Amino acid sequence: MNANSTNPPIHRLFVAGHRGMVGDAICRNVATDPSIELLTAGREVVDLCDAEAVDAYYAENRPDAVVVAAAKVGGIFANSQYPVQFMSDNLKIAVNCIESAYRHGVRRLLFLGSTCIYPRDAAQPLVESALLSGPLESTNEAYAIAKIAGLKLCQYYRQQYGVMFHSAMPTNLYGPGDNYHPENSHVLPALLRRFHEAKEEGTDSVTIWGSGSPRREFLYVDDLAAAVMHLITAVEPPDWVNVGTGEDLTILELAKKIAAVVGFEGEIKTDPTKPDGTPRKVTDVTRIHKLGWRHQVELDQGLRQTYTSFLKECAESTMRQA
Ligand SMILES: NC(=O)C1=CN([C@@H]2O[C@H](COP(=O)(O)OP(=O)(O)OC[C@H]3O[C@@H](n4cnc5c(N)ncnc54)[C@H](OP(=O)(O)O)[C@@H]3O)[C@@H](O)[C@H]2O)C=CC1
Ligand SMILES: C[C@H]1O[C@H](OP(=O)(O)OP(=O)(O)OC[C@H]2O[C@@H](n3cnc4c(=O)[nH]c(N)nc43)[C@H](O)[C@@H]2O)[C@@H](O)[C@@H](O)C1=O
Repeated sequence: MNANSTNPPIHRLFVAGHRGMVGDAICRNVATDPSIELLTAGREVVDLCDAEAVDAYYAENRPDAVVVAAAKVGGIFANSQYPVQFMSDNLKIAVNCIESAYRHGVRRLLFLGSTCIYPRDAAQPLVESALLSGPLESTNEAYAIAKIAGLKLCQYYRQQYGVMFHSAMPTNLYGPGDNYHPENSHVLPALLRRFHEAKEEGTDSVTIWGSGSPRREFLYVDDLAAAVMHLITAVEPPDWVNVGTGEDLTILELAKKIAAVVGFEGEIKTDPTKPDGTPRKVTDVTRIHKLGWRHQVELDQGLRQTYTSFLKECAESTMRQA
């Protein structure tokens, strides 16, 4: 993993947000490299919204690298309902994690944003240079502004102080350890659970939100974890880079795939009273491909793996629904 011979290797990596879907996948990836000592701390140890607590954690634990995979995260409904928390928590987490990293001599920091930073009507596929070229999608504007602030703060630290702080912009993610809350979650875990429960209960139909026509791209979370470790060990990474598959499909097509994986054979209905959000989000992955990373898990395979994990999480009562 630390294959980059011109870059000093990472010794002590702090993964902020290690109990989340992404943080956990990064920990799985890092566990395969015995040369890296993994540092983790749940919210009960350090509330990342608390500047003093974050500073004290860095002072005591002395990471030389940090991945900021902690955030207030949710789907279209949660983002629209709680814009205050989505902006305020995410601004604090970004500023605290980045500023303390600089104060305590962290050598490498990777901040995770999201493709919702790009303007709602940006040309597709989304290129990195589309940032700040137009208005944002209203359903996740608060979250997007906080993420833009985080990526810009990394860019400014790098520019002003010469530290290697940079960002990745993942597309919509899915995989083991996702949040399966019926309302607050993202579309993929929400539908996996809804189709599963409909099949278990023998229900005739399942309703999906919106028109079913928005297009989205989905990346398996272990592929993102590999990209994170690739970027954080790269010699001259870009200030921010898209991480995705470059392939999208409609929400109705996604729903049909999930129904097939789960074995639900009833009718799929749409609910136009619910918001569609951004009409299309698919990343241009030219830049990350040039850096030497490509996704490995195709959607059909990833869906099967995720459903297997979901069944295990249900059986072991570890299913997250916050
Ligand atoms: N999921 C997706 O589709 C996408 C995610 N991303 C980005 O990837 C990153 C990880 O997302 P994901 O893993 O899905 O999210 P999760 O909600 O699964 O995990 C987020 C983690 O952050 C922790 N956290 C949140 N607030 C605090 C806090 N104040 N103090 C300490 N810990 C905190 C949570 O802890 P706790 O369990 O205690 O709440 C949780 O473990 C985020 O930056 C997100 O913006 C980007 C694009 C798409
Ligand atoms: C990762 C990304 O995630 C969010 O953006 P989003 O892509 O719009 O999020 P979503 O996954 O919630 O919805 C995708 C589409 O799917 C439709 N949809 C159908 N049925 C359900 C459903 O049952 N639940 C949900 N959540 N959506 C549904 C839904 O109406 C929409 O058209 C942002 O929070 C943003 O901040 C962000 O970064």
